[in-house]
Amino acid sequence: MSRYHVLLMPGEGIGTEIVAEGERVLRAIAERYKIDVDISQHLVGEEQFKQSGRYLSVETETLCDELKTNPNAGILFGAVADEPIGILRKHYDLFTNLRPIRTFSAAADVSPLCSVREREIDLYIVRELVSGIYYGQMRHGSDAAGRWAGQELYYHETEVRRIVQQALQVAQQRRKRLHFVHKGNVIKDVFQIWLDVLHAEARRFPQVECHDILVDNMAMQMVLKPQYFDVLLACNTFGDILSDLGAGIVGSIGLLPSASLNAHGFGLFESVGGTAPDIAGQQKANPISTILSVAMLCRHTFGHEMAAQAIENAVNIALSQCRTADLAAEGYETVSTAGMGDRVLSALH
Ligand SMILES: NC(=O)c1ccc[n+]([C@@H]2O[C@H](COP(=O)([O-])OP(=O)(O)OC[C@H]3O[C@@H](n4cnc5c(N)ncnc54)[C@H](O)[C@@H]3O)[C@@H](O)[C@H]2O)c1
Ligand SMILES: CC(C)[C@H](C(=O)O)[C@@H](O)C(=O)O
Ligand SMILES: [Mg+2]
Repeated sequence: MSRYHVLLMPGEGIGTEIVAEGERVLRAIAERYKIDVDISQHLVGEEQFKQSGRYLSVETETLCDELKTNPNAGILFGAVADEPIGILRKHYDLFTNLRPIRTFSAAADVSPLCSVREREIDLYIVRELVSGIYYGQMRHGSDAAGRWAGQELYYHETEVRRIVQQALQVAQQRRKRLHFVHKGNVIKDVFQIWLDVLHAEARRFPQVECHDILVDNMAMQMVLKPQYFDVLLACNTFGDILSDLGAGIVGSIGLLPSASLNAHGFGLFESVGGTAPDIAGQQKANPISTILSVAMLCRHTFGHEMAAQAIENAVNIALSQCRTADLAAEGYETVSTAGMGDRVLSALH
């Protein structure tokens, strides 16, 4: 039997609150399905930085370095301010960022879009996560008229090919409709590489219907007819922005999980949202994004589809009974972060 490793990195802000609920679900599911998992806690972010001048301790970094080629290992992450998460993603080359965006049958009412209440949304963003503008070369200076600054958008064909292949594989396993989101009408050279690679790679996936769409139009279409879309392939920046748009159309970023994987299958699983300073420390955060990230961890790290689905079903049951503050609605009890964790756990049993 395989031994699995999960490193808990709650971070800061609501990270600690939502990871606490994720951990409870993780332990319960491991016990129920007899999954042999070693779970360890790690400080990351400001707190760790204050203590040691580093975002990760030497011990944590050594452990991650040992596990980074191990497909049976993963990080359950909370949230931090921008700097450390970008460093972690790059350091472990977590280039594939998977972001499912879906409504739950028991909670279709939480979407602000009326049409959604009749048919569920089931979108899947495949986002390139370790290149593009966010990692582009920075320059700045000043002249007589004022300051100037620039940050480069750069993609190498090899970086494009590996994420395109991932997206085609995801589409092949889903409803076989892929939209590549770009801005090739003005950022011509960079997106021509993406388009050329996509067309070449798509030949190996004849069942996948491939389209390309400009990002500004995509933003509008996602609101007008979200149910039409299946897999969206995007560069780092567009994937980031469309994820939050997706959160808006399904009702809350507190519902969105993610998985970021490297070529070996080592992964980091986290809520799409951040530290949420406006609600941190108040037990108001929705832990479902982290609980569903645990489901993704079960699927990708444990290879245990049944465990993943058991968590997703439990979330659906919990949402039919109660809501956290972000989704508060008449007819549903409003519960705290831990209260939602309790409901998911009791639905699991
Ligand atoms: N992966 C990460 O660690 C990550 C991701 C996104 C943002 N951030 C960082 O978080 C900080 C705050 O960023 P922001 O305010 O733009 O984005 P945010 O996602 O933290 O918050 C945006 C809004 O969504 C709400 N929200 C977020 N998660 C929620 C949850 N689980 N339940 C209920 N409501 C939730 C917040 O209350 C807020 O109103 C920044 O420093 C940013 O860089 C970190
Ligand atoms: C915190 C920030 C760097 C991060 C990103 O832009 O990738 C976040 O917004 C996300 O979506 O994971
Ligand atoms: Mg983001």
